[in-house]
Amino acid sequence: MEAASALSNQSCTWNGPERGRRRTGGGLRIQRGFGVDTRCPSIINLQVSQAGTSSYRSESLRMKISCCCSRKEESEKFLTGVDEALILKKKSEDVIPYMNERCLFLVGMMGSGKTTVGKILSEVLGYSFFDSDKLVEKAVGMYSVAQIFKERSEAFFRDNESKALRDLSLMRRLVVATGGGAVIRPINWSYMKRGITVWLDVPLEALARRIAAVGTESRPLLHNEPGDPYTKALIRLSTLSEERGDAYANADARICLQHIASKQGHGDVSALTPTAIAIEALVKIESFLSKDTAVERLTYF
Ligand SMILES: Nc1ncnc2c1ncn2[C@@H]1O[C@H](COP(=O)(O)OP(=O)(O)O)[C@@H](O)[C@H]1O
Ligand SMILES: O=C(O)C1=C[C@@H](OP(=O)(O)O)[C@@H](O)[C@H](O)C1
Repeated sequence: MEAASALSNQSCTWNGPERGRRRTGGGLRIQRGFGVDTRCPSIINLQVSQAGTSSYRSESLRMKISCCCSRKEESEKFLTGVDEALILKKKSEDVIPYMNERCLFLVGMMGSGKTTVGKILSEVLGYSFFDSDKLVEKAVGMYSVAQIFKERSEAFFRDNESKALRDLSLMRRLVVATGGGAVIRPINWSYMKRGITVWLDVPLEALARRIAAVGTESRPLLHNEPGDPYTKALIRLSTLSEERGDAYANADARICLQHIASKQGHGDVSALTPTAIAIEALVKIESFLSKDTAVERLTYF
């Protein structure tokens, strides 16, 4: 099955210091691509300094932000959003040279944010985004995964999911949001390991809250539980998580939202924005790519 045509890349315009030339100072105006509220334009004087050797890890960013926002909380929210967007962009520039155009495969339970975070990563990396569930729906000519489960079978869905992952693994410069059950089959790991695998590890309660907020209709494995949407989701997700055991832990990088939240002083993972999670993903990818084992494995493909 041919994978669907690549989605158009969304990229941001970056007026900062030219890539490849490291120099102190530099001004930039944030483009709309960062989702900045242009009613409140800001000029960020980005003082980029290198501490010690110029290894891409040692750069430190100090930012003075002058902003016309009138209200304190708006300004703080604006600055946080700008900070995150800037840090994401900077981190992507650190990582891209080491990724060697390899695909990113996001794995995790349903509702873990593979699509949401995947789209952010694809945009900042200049990669194309694919949702393997959508490719399967197109390949079999049905409008939803739920319809496939109902009118054909889960096994039929899984077979086509493997074909989609096989096709995607032969391509470059993709971010793929896999279905939550992709980790079940070893053959799928043989495909995904041609790229870099990233596990979004989200507490079950947070998954249940997120899924309850959007409804379980699109997730057939959650359909047959009794009770309210949250309870129904939590019961089923707990069972699935136990059945899948350590399957997700085969990923090259684990993004533990509970750990990030604790590190940032949040009591709950719901305080973490998708951008903050994307930043952490790039940090963990960078760490993985610096290991010899990564170099050995990725050299072959
Ligand atoms: N960091 C986050 N904080 C709060 N809600 C989120 C976050 N990431 C994703 N969501 C929400 O959770 C739901 C599932 O996200 P999605 O990206 O579709 O997950 P997946 O693709 O893993 O099933 C969506 O409604 C999405 O808006
Ligand atoms: O966990 C699973 O087995 C599944 C997760 C779903 O994808 P999302 O993770 O995008 O919900 C979809 O592939 C199908 O309903 C099966």
